[in-house]
Amino acid sequence: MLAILKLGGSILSNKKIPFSVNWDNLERIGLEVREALNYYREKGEKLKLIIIHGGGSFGHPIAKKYLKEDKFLNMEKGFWEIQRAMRRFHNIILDTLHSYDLPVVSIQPSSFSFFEHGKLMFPTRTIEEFLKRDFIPVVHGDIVLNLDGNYKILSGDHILPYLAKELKADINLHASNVDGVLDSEGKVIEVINKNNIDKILSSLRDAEGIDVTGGMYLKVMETFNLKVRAIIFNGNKRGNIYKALIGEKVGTLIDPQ
Ligand SMILES: Nc1ncnc2c1ncn2[C@@H]1O[C@H](COP(=O)(O)OP(=O)(O)OP(=O)(O)O)[C@@H](O)[C@H]1O
Ligand SMILES: C=C(C)CCOP(=O)(O)O
Repeated sequence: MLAILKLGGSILSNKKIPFSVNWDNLERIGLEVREALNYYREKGEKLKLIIIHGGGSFGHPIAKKYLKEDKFLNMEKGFWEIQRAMRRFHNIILDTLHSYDLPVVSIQPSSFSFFEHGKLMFPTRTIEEFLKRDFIPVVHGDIVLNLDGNYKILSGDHILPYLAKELKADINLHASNVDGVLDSEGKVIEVINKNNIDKILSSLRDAEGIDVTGGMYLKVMETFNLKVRAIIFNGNKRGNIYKALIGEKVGTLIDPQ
């Protein structure tokens, strides 16, 4: 069983306060991930897990500093400053997950991944080998080279569906700070499929706080376009990360098939 869990920056931080960390959520998430691994172990199964996290209150404000009308400027300083902001956030997350005995290892996309002709180039062999050795690779949203010129933010919302498709993951989870994708009355939409996707796209608003990557729209569209089945759920709610990892449906199912 392979699960890919994206921890949205909106549950790991307050995106309205630069460099803030939601320590309570981070600690609880460590506990729930450990409990989910134990659940499979007690059933005699093994959960292979990849964790992805977003930029939250670290990456987005720094990226925004260097982004002018969709182009990154002054990147001889900016590339490292964005890398450094993400590395700070990433180290906080990995150190906390290790304190719950989770064998997490760091995967930093800005050093090997890039976009070319609009396509993400992201070799997965290292991640596959870490999974074979029962490590938990943690990949974070990052600044990457765009070989067509300039630079691009590689969002965790690009990474999740990409890895899910490449590695044929069984469970794909977007833990965000809402109960699911909400309709115009604020109700959770149970399933997004080819029958209602167009209507729903019009209801997708911007993210709260500082966000340079397109919030819920990118989450839904990238997953749908890559034909990846995934759940968007509220990672702020105690128990939901555990429930989602053991296969319970806790939010909106994106079902592109
Ligand atoms: N129709 C919608 N239903 C639910 N949330 C929506 C909708 N439209 C916009 N949003 C916004 O999208 C936000 C979640 O997207 P966001 O990108 O902030 O999540 P995240 O993955 O936690 O963050 P990050 O991308 O930094 O990791 C919600 O907090 C909400 O404000
Ligand atoms: C802003 C940066 C560097 C990463 C953004 O990743 P996301 O929060 O998953 O969209």
